[in-house]
Amino acid sequence: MSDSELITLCLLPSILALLLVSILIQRKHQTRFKLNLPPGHAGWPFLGETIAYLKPYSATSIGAFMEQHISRFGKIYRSNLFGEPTIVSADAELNRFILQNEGRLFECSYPRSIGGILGKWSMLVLVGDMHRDMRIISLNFLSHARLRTVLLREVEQSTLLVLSSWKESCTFSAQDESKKFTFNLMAKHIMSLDPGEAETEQLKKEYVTFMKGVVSPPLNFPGTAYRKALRSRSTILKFIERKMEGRVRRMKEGGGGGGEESSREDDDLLGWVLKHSNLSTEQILDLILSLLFAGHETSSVAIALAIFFLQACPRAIDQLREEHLEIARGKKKAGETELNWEDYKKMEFTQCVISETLRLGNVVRFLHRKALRDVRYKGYDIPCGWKVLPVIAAVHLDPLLFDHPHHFNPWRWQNKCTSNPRGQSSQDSSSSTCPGANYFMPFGGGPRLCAGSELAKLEMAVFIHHLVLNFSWELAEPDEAFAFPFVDFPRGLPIRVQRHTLL
Ligand code: HEM
Repeated sequence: MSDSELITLCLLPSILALLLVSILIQRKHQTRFKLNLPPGHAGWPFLGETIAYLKPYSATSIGAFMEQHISRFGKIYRSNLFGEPTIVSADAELNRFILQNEGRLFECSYPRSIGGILGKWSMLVLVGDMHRDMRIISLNFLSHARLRTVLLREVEQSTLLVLSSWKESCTFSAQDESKKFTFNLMAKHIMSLDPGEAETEQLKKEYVTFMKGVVSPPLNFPGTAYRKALRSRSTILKFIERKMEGRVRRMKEGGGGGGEESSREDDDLLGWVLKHSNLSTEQILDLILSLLFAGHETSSVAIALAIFFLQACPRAIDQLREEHLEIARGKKKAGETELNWEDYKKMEFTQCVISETLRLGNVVRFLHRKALRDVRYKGYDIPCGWKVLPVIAAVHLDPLLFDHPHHFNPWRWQNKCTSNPRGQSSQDSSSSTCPGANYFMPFGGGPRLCAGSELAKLEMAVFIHHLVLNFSWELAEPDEAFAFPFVDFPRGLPIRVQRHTLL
């Protein structure tokens, strides 16, 4: 055999492999070519349309970018966002389909920077079995039984603590106050930290820096909010780790040593995971940080939104006062002081106010998913690996689903709209005069439905109870909620209050 024949023989397998790969790539391209992608365009190289998509807009709207895209392309369109080809859905049915098919056709897929800052074991980024295990721990901790027995009392105490510090005729930020309320509550529930204590205040300070980074562009350069947040993250984790070590030591020394302190500690999240789970230290730290984040930011914005919407709707305040006065009179007659579960169940109009606040304010505006395989929906193809953004805010503000969607109207929920938190079709949707009720998903849906949705509603209801019974309030300066896309009041929602005694 000549030299050239030998070389050809050696190279033949590689040449054939290359040929095969190029045929496969071509096939794939051809198939892609045949795909019926939703209309849309990719925008600038690399950046795509991300900057326009993230441009701040009023939280009670879907923003000019989305409005223009929907009117041009329809409710399902393609784009390039966060550096990836993306299908954006403002379509109520597709959104529900995406959330219900978590783990089968779609999977949670937050930008990598979120994992960088919340941690790789954060529930927001975990998928599969590990997500399931963490979810079980969270649900156990936020169970109905705990809401009735422990959390209702803690929520009321935290509410009263914040409201008792409000001074008449002073101007203060309602947003800061609601953050104080939800932070104190979570810090107590998670690690038995008492409000006002030096270590709680220290943690709160670090947490504020941390939060600024979570919601800022992920630029890890000296001086950026993201870099500072990464530093705060490690300070917070060290703090939690010290707490953990103290607990482990006390547990080893003799089951916590008994007493009120130790039974309180047994009852908080840290105590529970240490005793009942096999999680590693790193996993426990990320779980605690992500619960602090999930449980604090969202509820505080929701309460600030309720304060904002209500001050512009005196009729709703009057009806709320009637409802809560009746409860308060009943308690006075029975010689009781603390709210109980039966009182909470009587807060029916309050639940309408809560639903309407969440519908119009849209605390969480869209979710991050990716397609696990090629999916065909309503004639469109969603290619495997593409990002998918179900925009829940667009559904809540859709005029075909909610009458006058930009109007704060809690009465729309009375008898008519019964929300279905699991995002599944109602058994009898024909009896609903509010077609949007079946697509109302402020807490997401499917297997990743918010673990704290019931706690969030309880917090809002108890806060509203004491707020309307004890105060009137007005905006001290004009302000409104913006979507950055996280919802925030640029001036902090400055209010002035007047105290009154109705009983
Ligand atoms: C008004 C307040 C709240 C809103 C609007 C809200 C909204 C949401 C949404 C939309 C999701 C789904 C995220 C996704 O599918 O990608 C979620 C998940 C979650 N929320 Fe909330 N939330 C609120 C309050 C709370 C509270 C008080 C807690 C308690 C600690 C909490 C804990 C969680 C957890 C642990 C998850 C992850 C669930 C999972 O992945 O299985 N949330 N929340």
